[in-house]
Amino acid sequence: MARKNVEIAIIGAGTAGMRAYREVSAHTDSVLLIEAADFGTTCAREGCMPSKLLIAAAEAAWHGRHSDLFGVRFGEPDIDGRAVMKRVREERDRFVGFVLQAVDDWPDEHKACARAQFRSDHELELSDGTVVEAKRIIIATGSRPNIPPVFAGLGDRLITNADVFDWHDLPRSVAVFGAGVIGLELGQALHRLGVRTELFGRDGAVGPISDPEVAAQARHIFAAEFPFHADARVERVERSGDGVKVTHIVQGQEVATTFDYCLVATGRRPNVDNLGLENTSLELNERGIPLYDPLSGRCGDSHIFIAGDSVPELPLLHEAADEGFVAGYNATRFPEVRRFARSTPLGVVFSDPQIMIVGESHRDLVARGAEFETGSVDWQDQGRARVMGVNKGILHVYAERNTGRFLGAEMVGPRAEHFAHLLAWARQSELTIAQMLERPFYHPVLEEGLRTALRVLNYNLGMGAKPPPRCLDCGPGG
Ligand SMILES: Cc1cc2nc3c(=O)[nH]c(=O)nc-3n(C[C@H](O)[C@H](O)[C@H](O)COP(=O)(O)OP(=O)(O)OC[C@H]3O[C@@H](n4cnc5c(N)ncnc54)[C@H](O)[C@@H]3O)c2cc1C
Ligand SMILES: NC(=O)c1ccc[n+]([C@@H]2O[C@H](COP(=O)([O-])OP(=O)(O)OC[C@H]3O[C@@H](n4cnc5c(N)ncnc54)[C@H](O)[C@@H]3O)[C@@H](O)[C@H]2O)c1
Repeated sequence: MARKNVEIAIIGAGTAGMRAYREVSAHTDSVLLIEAADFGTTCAREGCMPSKLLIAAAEAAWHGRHSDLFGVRFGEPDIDGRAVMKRVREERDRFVGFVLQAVDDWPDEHKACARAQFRSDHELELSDGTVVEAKRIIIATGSRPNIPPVFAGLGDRLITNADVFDWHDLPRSVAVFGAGVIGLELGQALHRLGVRTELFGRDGAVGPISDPEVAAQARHIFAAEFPFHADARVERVERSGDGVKVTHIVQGQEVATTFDYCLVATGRRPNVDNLGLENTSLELNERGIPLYDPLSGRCGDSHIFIAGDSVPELPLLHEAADEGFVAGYNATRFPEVRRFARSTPLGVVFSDPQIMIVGESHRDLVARGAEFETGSVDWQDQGRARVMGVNKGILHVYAERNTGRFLGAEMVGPRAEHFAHLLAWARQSELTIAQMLERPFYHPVLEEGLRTALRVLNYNLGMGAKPPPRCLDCGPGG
């Protein structure tokens, strides 16, 4: 049996593992990065990037179809599914290629292509039989789709995000399960690309939205565009010939519909099972995840660190990269362990309209019994949003009573990705609503809608004047 001794072993070469490797390899040559599958990362291969490529094609089709509003008519778009998927695959491969170039540049002795499992606190057994002894270990094993048992029996008609981006053509029809981030992004994109798509959600959830009013608007908007059942009562999902039959209850009646595929997007589970954690002295929670400090990545008081989607709190790319850095920093300098403040939580869903959530969510604020006020703007009448024909949705901003400190926001509406950043930076700078209102606002821009919501909020806090209706000194539509 081959044995290898290293100072630091990193399990998983995704975004978190690669970031950790960058930090560790700047300080020591005694490092091993172990990857069970193909190098290239989830983000580039089957996550962030290919999903946005599919969405970009869907947006092109949508704009072609909806330009009537401006008196410009293109007619029904001719969607060439093979060409759509060719671009998705080729651009995806280009992004993956950049990652592979970086991996190629690393010394061979720093890499292992094998699955790792803990044998003890300091020993890993690799699937090629090698035993790796490491002084410190970083777990960066990511996550995988969680497939509820109800979908067992669908065989090759059950697909996940991992399958979609390898398609060579668009299918005729897809039933999407889960109205979370993946279900919304991919479901709406497929619909816009002419695939007969029906989305089956649960409990009225829409992406990460927790504010009841914002969620209600989002449900309304998506249900007006395509068959979107946010609270589906699904009776059966079964294989039917070469397809999938979904039976659900609509107004007391059973409705059965057949689709080519069933895309399951019902959440993801961290890859910490099958990791042999039971062979370590780490304390695990009820989900089998090691107890750890989110500010240092350290598991208990051990020499083992964890980063990225292998912990489920903030399964987002920029968080995985930050956590990878922290784990790498601390594994390198151990036993000195530093705690790093987290950046403001920030999430964006690339649906249309987009969804964003920043800082403390409505659910967080209610759960901790926060004393807060809400300011709101409906995008329906916002000047620039109307100009561009994207006047759908609502923004809620929250601030602390008595201090006026900005706490968080939730939104479904136009270009939410940009509001998410503006507001996350405001929150991280600990601005009050009054201070935010002192900042300049150009005219005519969507940000004037944010100003309206902030003015309403400042008034609700008792810290500002009542905003004038249709404020004329703001410019028309401001
Ligand atoms: C469809 C989709 C779209 C997304 N879109 C966005 C987006 O727009 N914006 C955003 O911020 N985030 C997005 N995400 C989330 C983002 O992709 C993840 O947060 C990020 O990729 C996590 O990185 P990671 O390093 O933790 O995991 P990964 O990149 O998954 O890396 C983990 C690696 O560990 C390996 N591994 C697992 N077990 C073992 C083992 N036992 N031994 C050795 N290796 C092992 C795996 O093979 C994998 O390569 C999306 C995710 C999906 C699925
Ligand atoms: N734009 C982005 O940043 C982006 C995009 C895609 C994915 N991601 C990341 O990937 C993670 C996983 O995404 P996801 O969409 O799989 O998970 P999610 O947690 O966002 O949503 C899963 C949804 O499935 C529902 N659900 C569960 N079981 C169900 C069932 N049997 N039938 C119908 N619905 C069911 C849940 O109620 C929930 O609404 C996200 O949390 C996010 O962090 C981010």
